[in-house]
Amino acid sequence: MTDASPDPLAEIRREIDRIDEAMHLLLMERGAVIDRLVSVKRTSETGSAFRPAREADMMRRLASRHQGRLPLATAEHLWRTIIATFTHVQAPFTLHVEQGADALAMHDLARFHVGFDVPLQGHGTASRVVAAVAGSTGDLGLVRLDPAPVAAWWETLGGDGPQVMARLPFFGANGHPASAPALVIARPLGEAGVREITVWAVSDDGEGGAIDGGETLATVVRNGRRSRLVAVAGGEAPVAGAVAVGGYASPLGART
Ligand SMILES: O=C(O)C(=O)C[C@]1(C(=O)O)C=C[C@@H](O)C=C1
Repeated sequence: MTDASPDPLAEIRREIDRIDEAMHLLLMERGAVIDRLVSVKRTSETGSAFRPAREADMMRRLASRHQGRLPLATAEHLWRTIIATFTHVQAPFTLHVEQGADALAMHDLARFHVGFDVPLQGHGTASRVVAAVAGSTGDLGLVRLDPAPVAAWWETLGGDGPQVMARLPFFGANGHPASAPALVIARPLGEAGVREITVWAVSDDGEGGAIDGGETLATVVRNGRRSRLVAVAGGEAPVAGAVAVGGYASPLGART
């Protein structure tokens, strides 16, 4: 190579530097826009800046435009971190994480979605996660979706108390780096919630079979009573007496 010939490696690195700088400048610009958003958004009404319907919409658009060498899960993780960090900037919160079984997988799931600016607090049971969210102003909870848990932790959800707000992972679980199935719990968020899928607490004597068109997420049978957590598309109660305990945006690639 003579002095006059361009160095292709240096050329490519200059291009990478240009892109990195543009991305960094855009992220800082995003932070300034969030400052403006804070003044028009009435976060103080619920104490939480978490907007699950908006996030589902953003994640769907991210997935639909994604292509190329960068794995989709990496792009998802980057944006989840950005969004969770800006959620925390608007209204600080703690993420309460069930860490009984699969503690490492739950920790991975939590960090994948909120990065490192949001503090985590571990709890031994799902019921404790729900209680921590109930006793907070705007904290969130992450509960493992165990089909046969030790307690029907969902029985205290609904009404003015904590509710199911999202289901994770949002992108198809196959091969996902943080694939522990889980539900996000929050206190009511008004119009910010999304119920493409409604989650119901169904209690009966255990005689009936599966609920038509529903996905049974968890079941506990105790003292002749069966308590089920059932997810159903739409908003219609699957059986008489079912109690709505939240809902979520249909995960991409989900069967429901
Ligand atoms: O759109 C909002 O309401 C925001 O607060 C912004 C933002 C984001 O950073 O994009 C942050 C938190 C919400 O959960 C959704 C989106």
